[in-house]
Amino acid sequence: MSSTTPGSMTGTSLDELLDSLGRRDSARHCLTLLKLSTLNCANKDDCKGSRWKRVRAKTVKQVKQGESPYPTAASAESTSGEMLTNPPLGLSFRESELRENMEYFIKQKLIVWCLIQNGPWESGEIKSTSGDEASVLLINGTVATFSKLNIFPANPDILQGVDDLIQLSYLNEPSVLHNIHYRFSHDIVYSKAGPVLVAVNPFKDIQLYGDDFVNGYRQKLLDSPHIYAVADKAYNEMMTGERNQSIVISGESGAGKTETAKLVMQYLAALGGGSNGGIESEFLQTSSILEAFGNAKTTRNNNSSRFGKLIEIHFSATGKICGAKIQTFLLEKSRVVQLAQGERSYHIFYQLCAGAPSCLQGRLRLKSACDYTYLNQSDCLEIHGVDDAQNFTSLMEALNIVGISKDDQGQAFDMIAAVLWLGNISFLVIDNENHIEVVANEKIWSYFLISTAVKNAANLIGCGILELKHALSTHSIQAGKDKVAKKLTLQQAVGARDSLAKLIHASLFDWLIFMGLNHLRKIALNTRGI
Ligand SMILES: Nc1ncnc2c1ncn2[C@@H]1O[C@H](COP(=O)(O)OP(=O)(O)OP(=O)(O)O)[C@@H](O)[C@H]1O
Repeated sequence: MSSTTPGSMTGTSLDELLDSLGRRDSARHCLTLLKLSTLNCANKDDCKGSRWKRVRAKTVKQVKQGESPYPTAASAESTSGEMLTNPPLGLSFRESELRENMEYFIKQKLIVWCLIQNGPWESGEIKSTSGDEASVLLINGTVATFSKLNIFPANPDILQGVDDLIQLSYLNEPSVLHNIHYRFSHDIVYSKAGPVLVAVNPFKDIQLYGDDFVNGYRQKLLDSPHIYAVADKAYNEMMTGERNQSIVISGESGAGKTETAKLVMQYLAALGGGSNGGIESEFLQTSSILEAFGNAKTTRNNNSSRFGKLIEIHFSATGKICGAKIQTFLLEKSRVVQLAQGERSYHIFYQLCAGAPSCLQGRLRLKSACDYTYLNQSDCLEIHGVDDAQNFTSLMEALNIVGISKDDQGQAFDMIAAVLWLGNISFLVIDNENHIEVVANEKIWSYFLISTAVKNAANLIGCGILELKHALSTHSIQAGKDKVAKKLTLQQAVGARDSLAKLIHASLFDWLIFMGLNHLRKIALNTRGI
């Protein structure tokens, strides 16, 4: 996962990250060693506690000119004095040096990384070479033979766990992974890659957040890589440079994007809150409402956002939050009607079934989640450690805080229950052309006859029972001046029912964003934003 401010690079994969760092790296190889250090320190952040400079100095002192595997001014120039700019095809400049200097690595007992087939990277020492292969004594004591193409130089110990990946002498895949892993094993989940912040999901509570940390980054008492530092930089550049800023958060499902976005918002709310009667709190509540209606349990993430979002926070000239906007994209509508094994539909369905007060339950004729076809198809009704009833209470509080009236809340719950009842509507095939009619009564358990799903759905949607049955079992064709109703086949009817359910949920989701942000949509002219 990576976050960045404008003009910086972002990447969703390690490859992209390495590519971008590699490009910076090869550009830097055109410079002398002195310039390289200077370049690294051109940025104030990079100069702090510059272990890099010390390592460089040490390396140069210990190694004779011409022998060093590390790039030096001399090695960066060809014999004719021209700068070497292009590494051999497929290899970065530094990796090519290893191939050419294997003897040096053997003599100096330098550590290398080896790619184990179908396994992890292992470190070891090269013992001998023969043709395109090298024999390596691995850290576990075994000796194995590797193609030279699968051996990469490791960084000296002194660079272990550096804050910023660009401080590494060797920017190859195992070195970057090792550095991030080393930090992660010490509960340091954030690293920098130039202007990009790399975060590794800790999947546990780490003591890195809260007021003390917010104040620490705000007052510049802390400067280690952190999502608060990214938010702080964006805020300061917005205020001093009077330019809008962007923070892009990307990563695979479960990487921690949603949590990171919340941390950014908390930090910005702390910086820009205070004078608008809690506008920042309303904003944070709006995102928790979106989670209830747009997040679900998947096999990868118990709280996976099933939509993309663009959040804008607007600040006044004095740096106070004065408005906000959320745009959402591509809500996964199919999840409302179809679930993969072990996954859940949107949290709100389970929360409503578990937590609705009895008067609401009665009005919606609610049953348990296990009684609804849309929810019980995946054998997953609960999330370990999550209390749906408690979350429903929190949702009601959030709806009150953002100012959605009780009437509107009631209508939203009507629609959620209508979707559930729609899913329980079944069809009966009535002829050999597979045409259907809507089943009037369904049985739950073998003996218990319940009021019909179609009746409940129609009541909640606000239409007549016959109207709904007609809509789900026929479609109209214009024949000249006349409209003819044609019966649907089973597949068409199921499609019509599911489309209606998906449409209701998606429309409700959009409506909630609109309503929730009503108070926050006060974006005046001359504001700036992140
Ligand atoms: N900084 C963090 N500290 C502790 N736990 C975290 C942190 N970030 C993420 N997590 C844990 O990882 C889970 C998944 O994170 P999150 O929902 O933010 O992922 P995501 O990238 O938004 O996933 P998706 O794309 O599926 O929505 C969270 O529910 C939380 O348990």
